[in-house]
Amino acid sequence: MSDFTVTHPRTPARERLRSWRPEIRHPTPGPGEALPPGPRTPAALQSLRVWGGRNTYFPAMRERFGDLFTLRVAPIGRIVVACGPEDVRTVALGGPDGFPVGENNAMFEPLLGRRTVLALDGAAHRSERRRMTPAFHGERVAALVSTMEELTREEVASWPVGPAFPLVERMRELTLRVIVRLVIGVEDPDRAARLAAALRRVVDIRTRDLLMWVWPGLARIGPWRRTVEGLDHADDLLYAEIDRCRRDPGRQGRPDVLSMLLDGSPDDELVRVELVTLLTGGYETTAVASAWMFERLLRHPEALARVRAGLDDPRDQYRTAVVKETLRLRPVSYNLGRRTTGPVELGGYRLPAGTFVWPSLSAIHTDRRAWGADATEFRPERWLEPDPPVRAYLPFGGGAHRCLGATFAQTEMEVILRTVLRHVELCPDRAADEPAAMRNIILVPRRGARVRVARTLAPH
Ligand code: HEM
Repeated sequence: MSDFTVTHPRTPARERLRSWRPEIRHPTPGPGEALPPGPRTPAALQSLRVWGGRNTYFPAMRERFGDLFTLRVAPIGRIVVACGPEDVRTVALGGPDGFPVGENNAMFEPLLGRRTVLALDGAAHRSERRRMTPAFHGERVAALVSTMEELTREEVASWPVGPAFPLVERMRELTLRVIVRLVIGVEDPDRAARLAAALRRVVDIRTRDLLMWVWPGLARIGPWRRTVEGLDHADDLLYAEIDRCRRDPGRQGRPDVLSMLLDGSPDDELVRVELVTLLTGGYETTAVASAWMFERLLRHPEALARVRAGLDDPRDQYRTAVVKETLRLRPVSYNLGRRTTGPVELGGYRLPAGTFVWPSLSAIHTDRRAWGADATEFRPERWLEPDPPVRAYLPFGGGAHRCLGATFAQTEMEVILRTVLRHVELCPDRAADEPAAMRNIILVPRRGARVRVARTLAPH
């Protein structure tokens, strides 16, 4: 338990669930308005395909209906999926007047709190972004590299030599430790371990837990009560760290994100919201993207050899290209989400107010019109050629809500790539590519990116 007494006002998880009231509006096309075509299969079947495997369902629907189609998805209703590069950009970059995110992301509120950047739009969003952005500037992130390296070295040293293991689990462990140390600033190993264990419960929300979003009364019983207690326990530990950081006389010199979030005298509850938002946005995404990076690279020996050849160069461009190419072919955020608040034009349709629109990042990242005949090939070299088609590349989203941690994530992935390859020789446990699957909203390697350490290397 924390060694601080929590005295400031705070909203417990049960209260956040109770006060959360999503605005349910069913888009009904008015005069001159229409939704794109879609399948006639029962809504239950469509829902199963969307929640269980949109990575195969969306491409199949695109084959049938073209770049824009409508699906019926419980419990949210009709969703328009956009797959064409220009439509995807229009929606992603559309901003709060055309395509706001707030209503689409409102379901994060019980977990994160009402003031999360993820669910704000307009002036409130701009002001909250302004508060958080300085902590993620390039020079701040550059100062974190040596600690990222140290944590990666420690992680790699714990890997067994010989037996196969799912790399994604090891990457989860690592990226969570990176967040605890560099975002929240906890150095003490015992406190860091306690916090990591508590935060893991927060982010590993299961489908069953989501029933509480619909029936908050469940929070009083059985497994749901334990989930809510877990959320409150994580909050206790976070408030204790916020308190500790606020009172640290050396705070101005600290490199972590929390020390900067305390600038401008925000209340503790807002800082907690910001920390949990960063955790939710930055932990699983970076872990899975890093696992995909090795899954792809280990199956492309020429690319692997080229990365190895550049390991002594701290700025090797090819390493950067490998990170970009991984995020192109395996975008962990398979699609973005927006919801219209008024009628808007898209791809020749006038969509009614209240329509969910999901732009598919995977579709534009493999669009042959933009990327050419080898669009689905893993070829990092394409990033070193003149004018790669960046208009069809949005792994971190776009517009006002573009990922706040993009530089942090890309830097971390490069550090992980370099440090792992310097210390061990990895090989995949099978030659065949790992199939992709959806886990909640993230595109994961179905077998966890299983690898083997063939031998350890003397670091150079
Ligand atoms: C490879 C890793 C990552 C990927 C692929 C990724 C991707 C994304 C995407 C697609 C969005 C939504 C953008 C939109 O709606 O247009 C987003 C938002 C966000 N991400 Fe990341 N992310 C990653 C890592 C991180 C990290 C490391 C952090 C922080 C430590 C972070 C913090 C955030 C935050 C705070 C937002 C919300 C921004 C807003 O709504 O204004 N992300 N991310």
